[in-house]
Amino acid sequence: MNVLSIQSHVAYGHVGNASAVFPMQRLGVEVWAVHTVQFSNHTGYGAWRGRVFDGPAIEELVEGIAERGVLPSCDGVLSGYMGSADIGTAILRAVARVRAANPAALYCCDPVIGDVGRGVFVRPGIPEFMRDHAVPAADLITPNQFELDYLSGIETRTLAEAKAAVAAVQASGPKVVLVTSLHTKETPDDSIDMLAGEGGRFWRLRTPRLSLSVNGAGDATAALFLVHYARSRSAGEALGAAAASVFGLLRRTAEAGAREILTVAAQDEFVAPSRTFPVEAV
Ligand SMILES: Nc1ncnc2c1ncn2[C@@H]1O[C@H](COP(=O)(O)OP(=O)(O)O)[C@@H](O)[C@H]1O
Ligand SMILES: Cc1ncc(COP(=O)(O)O)c(C=O)c1O
Ligand SMILES: [Mg+2]
Repeated sequence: MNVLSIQSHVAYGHVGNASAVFPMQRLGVEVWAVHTVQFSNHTGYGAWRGRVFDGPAIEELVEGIAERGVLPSCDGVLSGYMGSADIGTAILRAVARVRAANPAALYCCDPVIGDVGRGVFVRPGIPEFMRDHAVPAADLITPNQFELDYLSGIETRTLAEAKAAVAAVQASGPKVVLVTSLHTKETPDDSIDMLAGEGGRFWRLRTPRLSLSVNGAGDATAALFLVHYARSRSAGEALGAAAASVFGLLRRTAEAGAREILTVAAQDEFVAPSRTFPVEAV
């Protein structure tokens, strides 16, 4: 399996491609990594250095890959943090080129916009670009609850509202939706939910809430979900596999008290998660 992964990159730590690429490789996937920004570290530190690339820089790399004649063997495109709407347009052009070469390729869009508590943390114009262009073009999307609420225009407080929001977003295009870090009235305070929706069916998975706050977990989640979905073609199965790996990764990170997720040290969790959780039809 070959995945074109177009997202941010950091030199130090693990967010964006620095979080997504290695778990996919560990699962045996060839990853063609194109970086939308190259920063010293993630923006959660409040200070960072580096540059945001532009649309033409992305298109140039995709053109070079196309010149190798390999686009027909691309099985999926994964996108995350975009940096600018111009980069977003270049990503959607890449998706169109891949689909033209391989109509079966899947586009998984992690609509990085913001987070509960932190609010919107992307540049002006990006939230609208995600909602109006990127999400409608995607086969799979992996919003957190804040992003789901923004994309659907529904403030989700209950499981029923979350399901309605997923259905509303699906009506705009994506067949499969994975909601991360979901907390509804039904969620116990010591737990965290994920909700997957496909074809009018919904599955929920609940894990303990770990006492840590890190960046990059969402990027790893989207990558793992894409790979497992592409292999199983089942949103429920992909949810179970991705969530177990991310939980193992974060449990190890919490135990170590690390500021960055332990993408390398906890790599066995990507292949053989130490703990799995029931996937419940809801
Ligand atoms: N404190 C936590 N305890 C347990 N799991 C967590 C925690 N934070 C994140 N996760 C897991 O990582 C997944 C993705 O993280 P999330 O924070 O939702 O992504 P994003 O960074 O995109 O907002 C969540 O759905 C959850 O399964
Ligand atoms: C450069 C960059 N990419 C991606 C992310 C996304 O991280 P997360 O998975 O926590 O949403 C962040 C968040 O800080 C970031 O700074
Ligand atoms: Mg995210």
